[in-house]
Amino acid sequence: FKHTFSEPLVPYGVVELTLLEKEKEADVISPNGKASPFSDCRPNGTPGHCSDEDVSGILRPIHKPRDYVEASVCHVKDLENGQMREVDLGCGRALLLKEHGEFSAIAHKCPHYGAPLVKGVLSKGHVRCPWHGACFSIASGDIEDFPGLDSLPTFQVRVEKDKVIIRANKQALQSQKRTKLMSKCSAVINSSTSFSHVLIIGAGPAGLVCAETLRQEGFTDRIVMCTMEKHHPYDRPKLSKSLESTVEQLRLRSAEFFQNHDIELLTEKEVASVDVRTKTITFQDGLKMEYRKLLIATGSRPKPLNYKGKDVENVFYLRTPEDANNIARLVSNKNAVIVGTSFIGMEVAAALTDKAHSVSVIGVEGVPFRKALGEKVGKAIMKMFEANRVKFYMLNEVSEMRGHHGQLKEVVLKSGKVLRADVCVIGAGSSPATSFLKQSGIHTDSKGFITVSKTMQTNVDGIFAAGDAVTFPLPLRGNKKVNIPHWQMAHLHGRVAALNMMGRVTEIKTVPYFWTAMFGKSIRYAGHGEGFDDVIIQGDLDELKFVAFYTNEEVVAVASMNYDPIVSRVAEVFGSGKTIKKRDVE
Ligand SMILES: Cc1cc2nc3c(=O)[nH]c(=O)nc-3n(C[C@H](O)[C@H](O)[C@H](O)COP(=O)(O)OP(=O)(O)OC[C@H]3O[C@@H](n4cnc5c(N)ncnc54)[C@H](O)[C@@H]3O)c2cc1C
Ligand code: FES
Repeated sequence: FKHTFSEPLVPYGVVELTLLEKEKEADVISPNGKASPFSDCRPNGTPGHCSDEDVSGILRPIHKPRDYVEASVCHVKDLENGQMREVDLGCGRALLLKEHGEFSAIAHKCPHYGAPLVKGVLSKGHVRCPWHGACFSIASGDIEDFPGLDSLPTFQVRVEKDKVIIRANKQALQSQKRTKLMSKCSAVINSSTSFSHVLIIGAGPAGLVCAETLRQEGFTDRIVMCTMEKHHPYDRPKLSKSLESTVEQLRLRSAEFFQNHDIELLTEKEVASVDVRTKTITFQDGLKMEYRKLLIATGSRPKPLNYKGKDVENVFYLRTPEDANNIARLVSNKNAVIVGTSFIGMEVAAALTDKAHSVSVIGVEGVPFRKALGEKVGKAIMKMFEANRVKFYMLNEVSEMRGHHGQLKEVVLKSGKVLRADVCVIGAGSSPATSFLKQSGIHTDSKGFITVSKTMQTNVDGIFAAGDAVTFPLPLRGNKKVNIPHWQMAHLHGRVAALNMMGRVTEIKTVPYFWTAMFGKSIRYAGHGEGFDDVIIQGDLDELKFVAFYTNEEVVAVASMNYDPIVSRVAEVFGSGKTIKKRDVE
């Protein structure tokens, strides 16, 4: 079937099921019991490592000898076990690794943002990226933990007369990344069918990775993903760091990608309610769609702030590319006020310093990030901002936004202080976007988070939830139910949900990993530091070159700046199930 992506699947009202009712009722979705499109499936169903061109139904490309390059890259003794080295093959570089006496070679750049993997951590069959913690199998190049959507190409290695020789496909060497093999939809449906085997609400990373994983694992039934936004999935974290980025630049996948892999995307379609009894969702416009399995991945919404003067213009919550672009456009040589010292608020403040005439930050705490990173780290970051002309008004709140001809002119604080302002950005936290689930029977906690099991299953059979909108049991913290609103976590949730939808029971197992970036410097963070009672700092806070260990009895989280790859190294220790005692760090 073919479907144009900007087009909604009309008309929902006229339900014309071309699927057999019997098929619709069957409860387990598997790759249809049909022969897998993959001849080289491994036990966990992950397809082997080939290029995107190998997609089922399309002829595998025939590689000719001239498509390959072969080079002797070092002597066998040049690398010890556990070491990595970037090597040059003449027409591109590869990462050579040695573990247990065996050599292997993979692409050298992380497909997420291009980090040099040689600076990451090699451990127990995988490499962890030094920047944001993505993990790749050294045997297959497959992505095992996130962020990022793609995997790595692998290259053949052999040893001849004590020389290590790599043979690599030139194209793979150039692209440095590999999209996993994916199946296509073979269900007989036409575009007016208002039933989907899998329906995904939300086109953020949780929704997208769920859809991609289903196709990667050989799922050949219909997948429909809907979003209330008008865009295809995009890189949300970049919004607050690079406000001028266009939607095109932010896009995670092209329109052709969705078309080629039969992932239908309905844009500007807000879900108003879910009826779990009839397995139907209703959109805001009244149209309906039935599902067999449902994923709710609706993320979060900015928390509205209470103040006088709500109708004044040029006050923003940053959520979409339009918000970011408007802020960047309006702020040139003007006065900007940021309300809230959340990561988003602080990133925006940093991004505006070279555009705005002045940047002021208002915070309710004494120090930014005190709760998340501790007082000392918070103070060091505050100093970095002050050195970059940012003025802080801490232990303060906004009482009024005053305008002139409807446009913002002043921000009035509860202390009585009046700040000149032309643009204001509010970054004062968020809450789960789950209000449409009221009365649905899908369980949410007192804050509105959907509660899920380790398999991302809600209390209703066949309904899964993932990403910012959920609380889930975190094995790392004794299965405590937590909400972790991170880009990496949303990816992983999406994958775990997809595998469980297909009946492949998979429990979440990961080390939470987060990053934030300001003034060209990144803070990396791994673990779950909630409730830490001490912080052990090594390095130099004044120089902004440090690592901070958050502890109770033991280390529960780590953060660093200019100290790579310490956070990825600690994440590896956490991931292996070992604990780090406070005294080990001291
Ligand atoms: C400005 C900004 C910067 C960030 N920076 C970082 C960072 O540096 N590092 C990091 O780890 N994390 C960062 N995050 C957090 C990260 O973006 C989130 O953790 C992640 O996007 C969550 O993914 P998700 O799939 O759960 O939901 P989202 O990405 O929030 O996507 C939710 C989707 O659901 C759709 N939706 C919501 N309600 C409905 C409805 N009723 N009907 C239909 N569709 C609906 C939305 O349109 C959207 O498509 C940042 C977030 C923001 C806003
Ligand atoms: S660059 Fe590797 S995880 Fe981001």
